Amino acid sequence: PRAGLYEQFGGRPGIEALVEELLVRVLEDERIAAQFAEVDLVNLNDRLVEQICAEVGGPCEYTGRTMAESHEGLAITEADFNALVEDLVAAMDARGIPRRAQNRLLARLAPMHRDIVSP
Ligand code: HEM
Repeated sequence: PRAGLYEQFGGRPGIEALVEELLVRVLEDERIAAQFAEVDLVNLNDRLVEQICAEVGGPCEYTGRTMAESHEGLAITEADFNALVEDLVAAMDARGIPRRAQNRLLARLAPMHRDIVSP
């Protein structure tokens, strides 16, 4: 990613605040909340921070499972995926992240779609 993207996300503290905003929205989103009922949210929070930090070019290493491994058997639909992306955009808006920076992150997450949504 282009230099400066990590900074536009507010660095590590900005990304931590973003993931918190995202998880609050996901857990209140009746379309997908139930799918997170039995999830270790501390782990999910920490892995998402690492992942987003790495994807925006920050000095972080993603230590979680692959997207295919972690979403296998969860029967995630296209609609579920779109709902989560919508929640992410709302969280980025709430954090005041510029639209162009948002789109750069979304472009990096988009190819993960094939490993997350069930065939
Ligand atoms: C771009 C979209 C997505 C990204 C980047 C993403 C990222 C992640 C990450 C980093 C983890 C943690 C992996 C680990 O623990 O090692 C995870 C787990 C999980 N994700 Fe996603 N995810 C996405 C979409 C979705 C969607 C659409 C759903 C369902 C509505 C979903 C449901 C889950 C669940 C339930 C877990 C926990 C699985 C477990 O602990 O067994 N994810 N995801």
